[in-house]
Amino acid sequence: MSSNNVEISKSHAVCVPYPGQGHITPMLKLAKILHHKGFHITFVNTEFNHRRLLRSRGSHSLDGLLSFRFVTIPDGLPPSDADATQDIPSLNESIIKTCLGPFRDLLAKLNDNSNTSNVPPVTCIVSDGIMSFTLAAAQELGVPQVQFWTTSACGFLGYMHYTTLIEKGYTPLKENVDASYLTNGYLEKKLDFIPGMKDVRLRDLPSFLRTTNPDDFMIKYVLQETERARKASAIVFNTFETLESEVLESLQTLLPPVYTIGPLHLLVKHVDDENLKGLGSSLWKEVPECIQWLNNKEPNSVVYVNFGSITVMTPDQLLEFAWGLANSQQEFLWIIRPDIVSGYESILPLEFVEETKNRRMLASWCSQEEVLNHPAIGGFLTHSGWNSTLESITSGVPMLCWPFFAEQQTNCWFSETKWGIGMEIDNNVKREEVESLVRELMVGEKGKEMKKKAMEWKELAEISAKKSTGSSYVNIEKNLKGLRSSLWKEEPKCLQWLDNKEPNSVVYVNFGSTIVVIPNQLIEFAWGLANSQQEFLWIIRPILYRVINRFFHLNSWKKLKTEECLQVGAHKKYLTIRL
Ligand SMILES: O=c1ccn([C@@H]2O[C@H](COP(=O)(O)OP(=O)(O)O[C@H]3O[C@H](CO)[C@@H](O)[C@H](O)[C@H]3O)[C@@H](O)[C@H]2O)c(=O)[nH]1
Repeated sequence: MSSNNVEISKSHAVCVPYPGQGHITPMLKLAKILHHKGFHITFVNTEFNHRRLLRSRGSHSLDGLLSFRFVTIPDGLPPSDADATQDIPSLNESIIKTCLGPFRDLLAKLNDNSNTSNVPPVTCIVSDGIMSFTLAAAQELGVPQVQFWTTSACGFLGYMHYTTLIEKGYTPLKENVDASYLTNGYLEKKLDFIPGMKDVRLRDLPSFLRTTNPDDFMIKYVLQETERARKASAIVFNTFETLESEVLESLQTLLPPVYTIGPLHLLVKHVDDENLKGLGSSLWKEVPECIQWLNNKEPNSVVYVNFGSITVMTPDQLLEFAWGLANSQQEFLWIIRPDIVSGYESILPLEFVEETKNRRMLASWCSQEEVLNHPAIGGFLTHSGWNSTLESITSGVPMLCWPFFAEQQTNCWFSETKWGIGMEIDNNVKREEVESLVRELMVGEKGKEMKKKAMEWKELAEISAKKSTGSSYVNIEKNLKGLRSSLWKEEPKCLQWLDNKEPNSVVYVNFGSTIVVIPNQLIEFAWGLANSQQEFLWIIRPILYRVINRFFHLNSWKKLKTEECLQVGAHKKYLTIRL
């Protein structure tokens, strides 16, 4: 291999999470698994989140490794150094408008083999399902794209049926239903047309349908992203087969191959690599005292309260939760994000602080996986984000669910009705309900039943993630094969063309799947072949082809199976050229 070329047999995955905590965390875990399987990784954060990670985890936390690099693209929003979640609709709108250009430039830079950084050419893109601008870039580059949907499969199925809901007139809500839809019973309607979700109510489906605006941005966004999902090479979910089997069957009829590869936080434990352990994704600084506090508590005695990274509430709702928890007389660890009460400081009344001081800990952020796995935790009051739900399941912890938005409503419904591990708290939260449900969760009969169920699901999750035999483990292996091989569509016309040739008359030229060459080298090969006066079949991968086509306007012959080609009698010599 000459020094100015890059021939690195390594596959190179560019991982693009959506810029939110609940997306970056599982994507980083998947990236670590891919790295462990031999992939070079480029992990793409937005500039905003890159700065936040440096603040929360330290100035060297994103130095990465030679073969695991962190890079950035802009999100298009006005510059900000707030330690808070960005407004979701504005962020989504900005991503659509802004990101494709910088992402293309990034890919070009990664594939520019005149640089000396020894980065192998990009061989696949692993993109968050809601960063679908990446699909266009993958197609231009001729590399496969795997879409990683970080939602539950059931939540995603809900999104997939938005088209049906629109066709049937369920959304947008009629003007005469107006804003009272939340209380007038309209959302209680049971639906019977979604296979895998029998008797789901309108209110259990992802929340963006709750609009009377026919031009609502989030509805259009969901329609666009789910439509694009149909074009991915494969779709993977951070879930496991036994948990969502019926839903997965239903999804298989609507989409390209769908694979379950979760729970990723269990699968990543098979990655035995000290170098990767230091790479983390917490956007807020974790408070280590939470674990110390739990260490002094009895098993199953503490309620853990955390509403994830996006949920916001009113000051009144915060108060209702506070007094509900206080009046339940249970011990609790409550994580209150600094930005949880939007527009206000999240201030708790002095009497509450005083009254609960011996049986609670309050903190701004923690290492949730560690907390949920702590033996002291007996129950989880959650917003039903998918990561939180899965982390609770794998810790065998039952839940009280107060879904905020997106597919959290669906996760809550499944937790309660299908998996038997959750109880819902009314959206219009009242302290009396919080008090009685917290007691039921921690010391009631229903709580005990849910705990038993949660332990059963925990065991099934562990079986799915088991090394070599677990269904999710096997699915990851299957996907890797797909990402490494048969990346291009085979063109039967090659064999037809060879069929008309004399025996031993054709030179077959193919540089495999990873070599990239500079235009001048292509020109040399091209004229060398042309001047030899021999007949030749030259397989030019799309990325090579685009370059050469600019110079020669050749017909497109893409990749076909080498073995097949070599078996055809006409083949004379196989030109394998080491660059
Ligand atoms: O103090 C905390 C709080 C949270 N977390 C972690 O942050 C993640 C939060 O993810 P999730 O529970 O899914 O909540 P959101 O951040 O709200 O997640 C968004 O992304 C999810 C995945 O697509 C969706 O299911 C949600 O609806 C969407 O709001 C989890 O891994 C938690 O372990 C911590 O480590 N410490």
